[in-house]
Amino acid sequence: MIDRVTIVTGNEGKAREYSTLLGVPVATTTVKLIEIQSLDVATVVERKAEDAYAKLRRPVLVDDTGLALPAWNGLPGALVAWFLNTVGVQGLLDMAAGVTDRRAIATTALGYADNHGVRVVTGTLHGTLTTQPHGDGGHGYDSIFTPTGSIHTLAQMPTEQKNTISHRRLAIDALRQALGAPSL
Ligand SMILES: O=P(O)(O)OP(=O)(O)OP(=O)(O)OC[C@H]1O[C@@H](n2cnc3c(O)ncnc32)[C@H](O)[C@@H]1O
Repeated sequence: MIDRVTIVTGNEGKAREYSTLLGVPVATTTVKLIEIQSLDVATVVERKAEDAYAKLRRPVLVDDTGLALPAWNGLPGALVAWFLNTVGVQGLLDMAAGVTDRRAIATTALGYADNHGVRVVTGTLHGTLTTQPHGDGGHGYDSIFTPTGSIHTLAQMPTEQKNTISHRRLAIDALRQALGAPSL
């Protein structure tokens, strides 16, 4: 198991979340990484992790999160941040207004790189896209994503509840397993 790791993010909240869930101290850096064009977050993360280790030469964790709509053959996928930063959740809902297949798949990919190479794991949460935003918790697309089996969007759930079922949580569990750490 790792004893400390550097996370490439400008987001200190994300770093704290990873530190808690991985149970190791984390440092952050905002080094600029190669981000290839792909809808698939695992593909993006693999290249990011290789690049991060080449630049930092110490154990490093990178992540990427995407939202794929089967009705749109996987769009926006890893490009979801572009959608949210330009047209926002309402713009995304407006574009999807005529879409009857409302299935959506949220995936977090984590790439861990050290002197043994790169490991990529993913966590996936299936759900549906709402027709209107609901809830004011969470961030990103949480207000328009209802996990399968729930009547609430991720933004309507207490943070602790989201964190027990989220795609990020599942990805972290998979990483702990890949690194030989006990499950949380
Ligand atoms: O600075 P970095 O670490 O790159 O952070 P980021 O927020 O730009 O990059 P992410 O890959 O974590 O997220 C991509 C997009 O998905 C959104 N997102 C990430 N995790 C989410 C979650 O758990 N629920 C809803 N939206 C999420 C987020 O708001 C971004 O628009």
